[in-house]
Amino acid sequence: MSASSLPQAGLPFFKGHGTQNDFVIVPDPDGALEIGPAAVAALCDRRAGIGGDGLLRVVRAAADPAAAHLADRAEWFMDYRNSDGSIAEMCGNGLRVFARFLVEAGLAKPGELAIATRSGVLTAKVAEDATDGTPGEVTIDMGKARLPGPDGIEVAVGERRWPALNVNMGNPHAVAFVESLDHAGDLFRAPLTSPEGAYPEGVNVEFVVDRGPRHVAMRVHERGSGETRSCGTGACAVAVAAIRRDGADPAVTGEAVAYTVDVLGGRLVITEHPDGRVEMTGPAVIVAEGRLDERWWALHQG
Ligand SMILES: N[C@H](CCC[C@H](N)C(=O)O)C(=O)O
Repeated sequence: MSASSLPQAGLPFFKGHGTQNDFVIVPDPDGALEIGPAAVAALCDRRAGIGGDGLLRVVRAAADPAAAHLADRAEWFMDYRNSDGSIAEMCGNGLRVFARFLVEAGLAKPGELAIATRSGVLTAKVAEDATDGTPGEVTIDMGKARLPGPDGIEVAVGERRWPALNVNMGNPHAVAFVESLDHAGDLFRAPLTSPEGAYPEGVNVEFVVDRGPRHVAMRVHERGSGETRSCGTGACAVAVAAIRRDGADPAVTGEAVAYTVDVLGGRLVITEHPDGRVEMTGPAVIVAEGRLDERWWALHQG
């Protein structure tokens, strides 16, 4: 193979995941890259691209019009995109991986760091690695959950229908408690939600079963990505819904409460505080670093 036919080392990228919700990470500190929906979809394609549930563009807030107004509060902006190229307001697993990347790339110190997102500035705490080298867990202060209603939301799969709670974590979620996670079916297609028009921008749909006291398990069909093995904002929405169902609302009891949420790709711990803040703790792993082939990237930058 002659040197000219070897991949020409192009754009650097990284791969990471949080409870197997995986992301292509593209450093772009000065906001020099235009990565449109088609390029995101090509990068996230699991056969013809790198593969991922979404893309995290790493850009200084001051260098991106979407976050410049937040630059006085956070140096870095997580420009999150779903694997179909659509933009979402927030990605919880992505924010843990983003924080982990900043620390491993030497762009931020371990400990507490403020990160700009389309849903505002959120705080991440990156724990030191374990003595065996396991990357330290990351805790995100996700802000307050919103339960804007209305009542009467339903989710349907095949012949089955369930009432669902509308929970907003910066992005929209419909949470349904079911008898078995198998009842969610194959989740190749988005579950139906009603009433018609309840979610004009689309919605992430979570199916939840109990595993024990303050311990649930979920599956999710994500807006813009399909079924994923984990959804951080979804796990927060699920915990908030379970806390309300169980009468443990910290705003009423005055006591913070922690729920364990098992996702297909691992485990997250969600804590809701009396002031309404929701914290999510879980792993975040950087798997690899690579460089795009220049010719491939030139064909897919659209
Ligand atoms: N698909 C979601 C964004 C990613 C959420 C998920 N990956 C997470 O970890 O929160 C949406 O369109 O709102």
